[in-house]
Amino acid sequence: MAITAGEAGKVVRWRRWAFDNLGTVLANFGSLWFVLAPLLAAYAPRRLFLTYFNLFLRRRARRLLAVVDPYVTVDISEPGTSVHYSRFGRVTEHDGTYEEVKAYLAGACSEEARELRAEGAAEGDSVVISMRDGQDVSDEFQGVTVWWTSVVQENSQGQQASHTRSCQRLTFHHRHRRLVLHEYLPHVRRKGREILFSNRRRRLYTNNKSVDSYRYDYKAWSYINFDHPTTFDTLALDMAKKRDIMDDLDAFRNNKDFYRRAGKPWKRGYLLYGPPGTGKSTMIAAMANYLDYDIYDVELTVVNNNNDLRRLLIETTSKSIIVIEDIDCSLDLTGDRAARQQKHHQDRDRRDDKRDSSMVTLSGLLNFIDGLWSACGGERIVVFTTNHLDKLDTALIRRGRMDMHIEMSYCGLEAFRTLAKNYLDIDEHRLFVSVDEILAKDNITPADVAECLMTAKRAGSDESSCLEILIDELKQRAEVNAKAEAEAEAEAKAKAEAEVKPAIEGEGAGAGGSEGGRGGP
Ligand SMILES: Nc1ncnc2c1ncn2[C@@H]1O[C@H](COP(=O)(O)OP(=O)(O)OP(=O)(O)O)[C@@H](O)[C@H]1O
Ligand SMILES: [Mg+2]
Repeated sequence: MAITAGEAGKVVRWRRWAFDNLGTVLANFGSLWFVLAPLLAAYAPRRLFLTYFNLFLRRRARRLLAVVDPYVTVDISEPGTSVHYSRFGRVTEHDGTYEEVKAYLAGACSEEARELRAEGAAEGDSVVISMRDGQDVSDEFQGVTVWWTSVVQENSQGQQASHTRSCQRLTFHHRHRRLVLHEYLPHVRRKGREILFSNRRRRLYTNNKSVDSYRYDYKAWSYINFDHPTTFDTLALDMAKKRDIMDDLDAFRNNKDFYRRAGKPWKRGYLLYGPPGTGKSTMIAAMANYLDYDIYDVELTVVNNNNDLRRLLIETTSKSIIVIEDIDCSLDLTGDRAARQQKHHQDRDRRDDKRDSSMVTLSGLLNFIDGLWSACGGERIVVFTTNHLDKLDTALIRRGRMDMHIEMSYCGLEAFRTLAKNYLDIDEHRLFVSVDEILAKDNITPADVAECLMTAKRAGSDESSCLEILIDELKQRAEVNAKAEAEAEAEAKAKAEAEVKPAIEGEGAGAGGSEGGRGGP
């Protein structure tokens, strides 16, 4: 009798179900197994029989083991030698979990373990304490005790000492499997990351020339250790403004979840504008010190094109401040774009080499700030500085791109008090009134005041003499500044007139020329 496709399907399904569940069935009817086993051995295919027999034994063994030894272990191994070569050089890949766990345990083990190992930290002069192999420490999390052991694993590649890897082994009761895997381990990583972050030396990065990017050892960024002494305490600025900025930075730093909920990339833009010497660069250093972030100082003139700019962005780390200083000078991003285009052609021959080599455009820069790529990594601050706010394209600085516009202005009494404290260690003095009069009358920058204070400090013997010298210096500085301002104004006026004159003459000559043309042969 022929079997229909439907019947064949049923048989196949039934057989598959039977084979799939054979182990369970046998496990549940343990004693039956001994009756069925010889039959199965005789009739079932040999491989299938062995597989299910194996499974059965393993299940039994596991159950037995769980009664005898209810502990589970998780190994977190030292990063391997997974190395690949990219155009940016030799890159060793690892996810950092081992370092995070080691950093976390450094706190616990230095108190409990008796045999420790000290290694120099990757950065700085400190040492990293870890457990010697075979040492145990315990840790408590939500009332549950877990144990960590430092062990050495043999690599599968060989038996030699060079093929061993250290590993941190976590042991816990299988009852707490969920808690440990889903809460405790993420907690260990988070804490470890915080410890690593606070132990590291902060860095000041600057981008390398894009034209060298063909070199095999090319790195997009070079860095030095960042060790600027400025803080918000020493920054000369109105107290209210300072508080505002610090609150804003705190809100940014502490609101990761809010940014995620609101669907906003975790980044913030600050535009610092004001005359030279009003403390824009100093403010950036204070921000970095306040947040404990690295600084990436982007020199746009050595970036070839928008693509290279994007690459720079990708290679920045989170918890960093990306700075573009004097944005109006770095690129021709100012004023009316059509006029700029025309000017670009006219000035092509006159432009200097630096500017010539950069093809970064306004749209490239806008994408850099808040394009899709800008969201990668998160927790980043972008700061632009400029002396001429009016010269910047409005698209570049609109709210949302540059979230906070901060004006850095000339020195007032409140800012002066900070500087007097910094340089002379004076909080209050009767001569502050005279200083205030000068500052109110003339445009004197904090940089000017700081320089005068240095002179006064060198020449004066006590507070009063220092302040008297300072007042003289400030008066002279005010005169020099006023003269320079008047000269600059006259020069600008003369330049404007010189530009207007040929244009009028050109129009006249053009009109005459066309008339002449009409009258010509
Ligand atoms: N607000 C300030 N508080 C403390 N020091 C200041 C302040 N402004 C300027 N200074 C002093 O003046 C020096 C120059 O200041 P800074 O480089 O920050 O000015 P800037 O606004 O960035 O100038 P530029 O526009 O030319 O780049 C600093 O090294 C610092 O000593
Ligand atoms: Mg500056």
